[in-house]
Amino acid sequence: MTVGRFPLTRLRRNRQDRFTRRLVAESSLSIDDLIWPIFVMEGSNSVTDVASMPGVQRVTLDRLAAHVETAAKLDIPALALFPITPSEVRDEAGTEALNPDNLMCRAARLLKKEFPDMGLIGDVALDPYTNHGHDGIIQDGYVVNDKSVDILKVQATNQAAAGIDIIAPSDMMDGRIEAIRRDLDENGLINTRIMSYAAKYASAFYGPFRDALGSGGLLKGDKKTYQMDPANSDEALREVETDLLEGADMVMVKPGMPYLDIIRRVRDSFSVPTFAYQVSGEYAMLMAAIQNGWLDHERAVMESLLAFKRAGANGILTYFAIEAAQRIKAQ
Ligand SMILES: NCc1[nH]cc(CCC(=O)O)c1CC(=O)O
Ligand SMILES: [Mg+2]
Repeated sequence: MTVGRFPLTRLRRNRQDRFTRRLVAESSLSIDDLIWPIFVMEGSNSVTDVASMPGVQRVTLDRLAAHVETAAKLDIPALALFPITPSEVRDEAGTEALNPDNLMCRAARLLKKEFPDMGLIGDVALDPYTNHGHDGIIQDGYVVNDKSVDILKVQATNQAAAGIDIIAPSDMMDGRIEAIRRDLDENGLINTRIMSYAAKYASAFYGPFRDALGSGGLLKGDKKTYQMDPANSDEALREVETDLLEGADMVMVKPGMPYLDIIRRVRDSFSVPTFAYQVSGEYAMLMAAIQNGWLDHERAVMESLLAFKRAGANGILTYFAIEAAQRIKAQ
């Protein structure tokens, strides 16, 4: 790269007005980049706030269509669905995950019918269904891999059969992508896509999400024996590579903002569709500062999202999806 010398070169020339800044911008955020995570709960005619995520709500199925209508009108391409399972339905083995009529599957059927063009992403992991809050099943105090995978693949196929377009395994068991791919294929679901949460870290930033699900208080210990160590970066590339070899169509890095370096490495190394999850704790952190008047709402949110694009993400799962789409549209 050739860098001119001052005063022949003045890098500020290209920054002096809006039209030039627009012409030289290296990345941009569009509505096409947004995935909106939503929380669905049992019951009827009810919408509740998630205390640690101001502006985020849980909705009952009968309110879901109205909730999603906003996203559909803004032409947001896809939703990520998260079911809230009442504690009396949770058990040691996460049995409800295998119920083809569980909340997730009912939500998927309803949404596919009401909004056939909206992409539906289904999280696959056992934590919404276990009474210990872990993503797999536990034997002798350890989340066992292969037996968990045997359950997860059925959970995934049930979701796909109910109308989920993109299976998103967030459990971090080894080998689950291949097991899920084969199970989907054996059931004729060859076009169901898999967006693997390939590099998912054992992070403090999932706290508010676990509040939203009601799994926070249940969780015994931590998820460090399956989710990645925040110290590691080379390992993320191995995780992504294995998932791609096992048939993942798209990969995800999670959390987002503290892991922009991982997004960049994944994108540069594999050139595959790469997504970032701006997780609940990132949302909570920004909203807390915004509500205190310490950060400018619009600028802080839009900058945080653009940063993902600059880092190489093709799209972003974000609780800000609706407001970001509204702001993009208003530009
Ligand atoms: N496997 C479940 C799952 N799927 C998405 C999130 C977190 C999302 C967020 O914090 O917004 C989690 C929590 C966890 O792994 O404990
Ligand atoms: Mg893996």
